[in-house]
Amino acid sequence: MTCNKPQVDYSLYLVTERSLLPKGTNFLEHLELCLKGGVTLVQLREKNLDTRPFIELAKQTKAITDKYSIPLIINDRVDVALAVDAAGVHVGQDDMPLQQVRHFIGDNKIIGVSVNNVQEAAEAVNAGADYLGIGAVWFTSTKTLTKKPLGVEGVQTILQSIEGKNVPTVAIGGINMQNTPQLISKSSTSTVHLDGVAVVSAIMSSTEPEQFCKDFANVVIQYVSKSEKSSFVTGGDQKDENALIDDIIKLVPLIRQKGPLVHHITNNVVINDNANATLALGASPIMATHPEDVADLAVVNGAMVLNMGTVDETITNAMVLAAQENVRHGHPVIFDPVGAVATNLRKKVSSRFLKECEFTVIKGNSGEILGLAGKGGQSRGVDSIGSHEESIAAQAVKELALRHKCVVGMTGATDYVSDGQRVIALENGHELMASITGSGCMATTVVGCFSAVEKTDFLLATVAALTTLNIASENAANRPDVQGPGTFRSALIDELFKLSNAPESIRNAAKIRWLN
Ligand SMILES: Nc1ncnc2c1ncn2[C@@H]1O[C@H](COP(=O)(O)OP(=O)(O)OP(=O)(O)O)[C@@H](O)[C@H]1O
Ligand SMILES: Cc1ncsc1CCO
Repeated sequence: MTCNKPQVDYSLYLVTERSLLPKGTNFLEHLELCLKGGVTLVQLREKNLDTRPFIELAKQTKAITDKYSIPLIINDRVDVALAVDAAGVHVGQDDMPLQQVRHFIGDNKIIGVSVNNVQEAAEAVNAGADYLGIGAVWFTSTKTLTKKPLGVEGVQTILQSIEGKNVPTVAIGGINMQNTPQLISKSSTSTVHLDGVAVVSAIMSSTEPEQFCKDFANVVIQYVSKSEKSSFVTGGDQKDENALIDDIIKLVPLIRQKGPLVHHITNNVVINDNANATLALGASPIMATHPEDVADLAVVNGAMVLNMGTVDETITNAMVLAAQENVRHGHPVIFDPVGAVATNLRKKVSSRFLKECEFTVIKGNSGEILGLAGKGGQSRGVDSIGSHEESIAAQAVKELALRHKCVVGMTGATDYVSDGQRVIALENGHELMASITGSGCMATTVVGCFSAVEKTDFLLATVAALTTLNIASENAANRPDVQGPGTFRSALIDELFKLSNAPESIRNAAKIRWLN
């Protein structure tokens, strides 16, 4: 028997929800703009329509999807799918069982199944599902969730459980353009990856659907094809140094324009300096450690900064929770493994963090990063000691980034940053930075502020952050009123503020080298 199932591109799958359309918007016109923009598959989801108006709407919808040669899937209703000769049906766990759907619609139609755990995934695959919708990944306003969201890790567990089965997968639930890069790259391994993302509110509520879908499709395609190659890269391509500096200069004022909240759970030596550095850049700090605060803040957060400088069991638990909650909401999580290998307790705590949390950026000094990478870093308490060759530093950041699927920054006289593929050396900074406490912690804060506004290329966010802070340190050290560490410390905040308001001077001051 030959099978004529439509070929489907799952990369940008629109699931409709008409109640989310901007006021005064016509559904069919909105849909057409989405298709022009690059939506690759459409599911018509109507929970409250009677059969006849549902069929009528499905006919009109199909006339438009046909015009763009995009398959139309009907949610739940096999009868409606048959009535309009749709490409297939999508069923949830409480809908008609897959075997019965297959019986009614035949072998030439697509059947998609929603799955929330490994068992549901296995059952759907064994029963012949054509694709799986894995979710909910994050909290979503379009559905009252009865189960805890899966998070990226939960998606990866399901993907791994069906490895080798050759069934396409999309993730669904709370997905937007900002959290898609993290979702696709972090849920992928060398053997499994998502084929696309199913999106509801971000697309349905867009006021410029064509442009929005164009941008969204570009992000998805970039990340899906990267994850197929199984190399973790967070964003852009290698650019020449001038293009990179242009990007940094464009990024700096975005922090003040957007004023994102940057939640810190940091050590008690640097709380005040970190909050002031955040304000100097135009972001909003909140230094909150109570677990009950963590979940509420994760809803509205721009980025989460976690710093294990003054280790404490209660705070460690709150930090793990904060990392997980922020990842569920799609926010970047920046980790400073202060003194990560300096004592047995710190070794245990840092390895717990790396096991239980998904970090977007790990930023430490050379003792911490070389230590975590297994390349012999040495620390005395929170300070790094000893020296290293550039090739070892570059290998350490690259290997650690690949291992944890994130960006890694290692500070020192020269800073090294990698996303697992690209490696960049940064030469700005002043030796007075090593004479004040918490300059490394401040660097992590600054990475948090930049990551809150650059959510697709965290290598760029990290390079921009360290370069900006280090140029501010040079400007502060060169001021005639700066006499030593005390005056330098307050001048540093002033210079960060000045640079944030006049970033153009970064152009001549930046010293950036590509190593890879
Ligand atoms: N000798 C130096 N010359 C220039 N810049 C430096 C020098 N040492 C450190 N820096 C800069 O200072 C910042 C902090 O780096 P460092 O490696 O000292 O952090 P750290 O040891 O984690 O600091 P802390 O533990 O006090 O927070 C980085 O931005 C780095 O580029
Ligand atoms: C001095 C110190 N001790 C624990 S954290 C910290 C701040 C710099 O990391």
